[in-house]
Amino acid sequence: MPEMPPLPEGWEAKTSRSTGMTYFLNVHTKKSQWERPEAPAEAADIRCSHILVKHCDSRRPSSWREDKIIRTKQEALELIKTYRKQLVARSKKFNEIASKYSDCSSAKRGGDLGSFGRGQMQKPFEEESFKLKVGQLSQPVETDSGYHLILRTV
Ligand SMILES: O=C(N[C@H](Cc1nc2ccccc2[nH]1)C(=O)O)c1cc2ccccc2s1
Repeated sequence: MPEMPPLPEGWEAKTSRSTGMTYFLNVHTKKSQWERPEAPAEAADIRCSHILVKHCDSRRPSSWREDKIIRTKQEALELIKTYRKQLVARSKKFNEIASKYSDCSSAKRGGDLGSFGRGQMQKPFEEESFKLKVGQLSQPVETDSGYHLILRTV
């Protein structure tokens, strides 16, 4: 039997009581799977900050910044791309942009949403957040609320 590489961080090999087969347990989420994992086990909870630009078709086209948000979806996407360019060029800091321009009430906390697990945020936001490594900035993500830039912090 060829030597198997060690399991990635956060996984434990277990033996099924009923079949004797080996399965794999994510020690953070307590979720198990039959397939041998190839990447470190996903954390149960992560922490992110975000910048949200709402538009006229947003689920709630209003925010602390503007009573009635009338920008179009396209204008919102262009705006979020401009913010991303500024962040990548490091000409502005994330919490500067978030606290001034994010249409989410988390703007008051520099965009910080606190920690969350799966099942708490809108799906597209959750999927992108859990793909990010700590310190990584997302590409623009669309949810029913508008367009987001997500920064994973923990
Ligand atoms: O849903 C919220 N705010 C909405 C906008 C919004 N929609 C979101 C969708 C996904 C993730 C964050 C989001 N924020 C609003 O203000 O209309 C939240 C605000 C805050 C503030 C602090 C911590 C968590 C949250 S979640």
